[in-house]
Amino acid sequence: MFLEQSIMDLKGVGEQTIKKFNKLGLFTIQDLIEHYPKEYEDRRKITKIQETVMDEENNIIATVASRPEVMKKGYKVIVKFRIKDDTGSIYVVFYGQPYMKNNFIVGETYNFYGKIRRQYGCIEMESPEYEKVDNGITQKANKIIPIYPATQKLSQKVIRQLIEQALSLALPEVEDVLPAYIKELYKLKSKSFALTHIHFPKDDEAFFEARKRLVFEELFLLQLSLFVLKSEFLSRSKGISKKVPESFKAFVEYLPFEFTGAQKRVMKEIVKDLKSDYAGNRLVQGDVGSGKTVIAAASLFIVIKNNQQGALMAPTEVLAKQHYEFLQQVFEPFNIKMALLTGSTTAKEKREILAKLKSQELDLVVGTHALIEDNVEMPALGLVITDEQHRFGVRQRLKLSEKGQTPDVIVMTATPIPRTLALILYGDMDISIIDELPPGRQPIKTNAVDSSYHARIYQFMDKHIREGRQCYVICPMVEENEKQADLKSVTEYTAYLKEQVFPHFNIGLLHGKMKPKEKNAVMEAFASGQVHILVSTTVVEVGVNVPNATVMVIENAERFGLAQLHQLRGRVGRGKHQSYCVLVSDSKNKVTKKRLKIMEESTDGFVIADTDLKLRGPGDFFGTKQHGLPEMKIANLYTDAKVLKEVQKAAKSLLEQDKDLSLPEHQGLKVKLLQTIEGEQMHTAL
Ligand SMILES: Nc1ncnc2c1ncn2[C@@H]1O[C@H](COP(=O)(O)OP(=O)(O)OP(=O)(O)O)[C@@H](O)[C@H]1O
Repeated sequence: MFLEQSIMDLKGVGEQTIKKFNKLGLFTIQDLIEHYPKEYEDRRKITKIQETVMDEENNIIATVASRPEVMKKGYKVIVKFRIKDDTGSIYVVFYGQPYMKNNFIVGETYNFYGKIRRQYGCIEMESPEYEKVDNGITQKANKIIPIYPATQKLSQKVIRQLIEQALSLALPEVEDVLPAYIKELYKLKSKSFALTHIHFPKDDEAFFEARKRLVFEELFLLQLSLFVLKSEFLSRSKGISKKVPESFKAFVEYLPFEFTGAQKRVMKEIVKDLKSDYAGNRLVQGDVGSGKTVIAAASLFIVIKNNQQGALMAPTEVLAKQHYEFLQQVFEPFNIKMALLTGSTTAKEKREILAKLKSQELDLVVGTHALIEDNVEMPALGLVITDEQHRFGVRQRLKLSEKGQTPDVIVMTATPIPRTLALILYGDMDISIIDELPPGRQPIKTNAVDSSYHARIYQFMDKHIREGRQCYVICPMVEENEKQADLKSVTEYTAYLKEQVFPHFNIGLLHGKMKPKEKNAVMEAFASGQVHILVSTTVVEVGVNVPNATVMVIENAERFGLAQLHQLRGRVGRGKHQSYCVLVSDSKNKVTKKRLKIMEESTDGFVIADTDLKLRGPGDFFGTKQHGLPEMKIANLYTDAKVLKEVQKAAKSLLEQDKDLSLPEHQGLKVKLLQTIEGEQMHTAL
């Protein structure tokens, strides 16, 4: 299949280029043709020189009116010449590219596209894209030009050319998986039309039609897979009913605090599930620090005292360990036998734990992905709780609930997913919301400042540490693709803080490239108060609970999404002390400033999500994998809500008609659906 061949098989692709494409996650021809533009430049309108707009991109057709000259401007070499049309003339300037001198011929006509600025009284177009006009024809003028997600080193031109080449070769092979009757009913274009015009739209209408078709297909596959998976859940839904044990009262009394009203309500909802003889399937949503862990503990307690086993699965080792320690503490007097099972557990310990889980000597296991391995057998598994579910795929969760006796499933998340969307994505789950923080919490005071405030920030941290508190300093570095440069900067910054600013305090460093053991050791030292300042990348983002930490400094705050900032900030303000968050950013960008202002004004996850959506659109808010929603190639789960409704209807009626997708017209769809369910995309869905 040509579509599955490597990008390497296209003309003009060398080793270096292929590496750059791979960095973007593009490997095959199929990947390439599904690498959709992130925006377009409309070059259909040619502007006369007299009507050009200052400080904006302008698209003009003009004749070279003076010989290009190489000059020096300060220490820069520039090439400068005049161009004119029938309304006036301006200068074109190229910086640091002396060879440009030879690329233009006086008297010839070119299409220039670039920003126009006023410089020392002259009007200039700076380093424009250009193209010679031959007999009035150009490649780009009069067209809508796609702009692709790219890396710094990969030019738009290269991507554009390769996609054009790939499309022309691959289109005959592209399969249209949507059945003809659906296309007719919802007035959808063919797949090859859609692919052609999403990359190179002929006009506005073609673009809208193309997009509609691709959005429909993407959402349709998502919805179908959710329905199919849900029916897998539902078909196994007969469970074993549990009773609330008498010792539950003693357990609640033993807790170091009283449940909040919201926690009580959510507990009631869970108890109802546990009592029922259907296996519950519940999403517990609660803002950062709202107290989800104790809900997990109480639910596990009930199940275990019904002589069943429980499993609690966390996304990282640090969190698994933290939960384990919390549970050890609150279960202490109740004779509950538990174990921690993570990637760091030694082979010998692991063998023992597995044997004891199988023989039911252990009541409870807390762990990471290690829990879903096939060799983990829990014959009496009655409750599975996953924390921050989005890091686990649906398949992974299913695998866990296949162990034991149709266990109840509880998923915990801090992601603020608007209710309408949650109903679509989690339609099979009941939803409980913890909408109240534990008493005595003072709202975190947040300030956005620029880096000239560093000296003051350090003083502020110093004061708090002297009062017995602890601080976080967060440096931006994306966990999955931590760049060497970022790593260097966070290590150097830590060294600087250690040597120059806080020689009298203990400073710990935490980043994604460290071994789990090292991470655990640093976290433990921080949790026990030995380490005063924890410099960290976003690895600390989810779930870490050190109530004594009261100051959170986030460097280069503009590089984080608001949801992420909210999660990070949630690491402080978890105890009785007043907490502070300082967002440091030198960005002058207006939208960035407004976004940071939202953080100053609100500490409510839903409000932040909502305002950010209005300001930037959902793409940015849920931009990173970590935030729960399935990653879409083209559809936008907010703005395409209307299509989502159509899609739901279509998917439902299709499954009613052909539950197993066995009709011949559904075969293409079935194959694609299985890929979707197995694939990366579904791993973030649900
Ligand atoms: N009802 C309560 N009263 C007082 N303190 C509570 C109560 N419930 C939980 N806490 C405490 O609040 C802190 C935060 O709780 P927890 O770690 O469960 O939050 P969370 O909901 O998991 O937050 P995150 O999503 O940020 O990880 C913990 O120190 C916990 O012991």
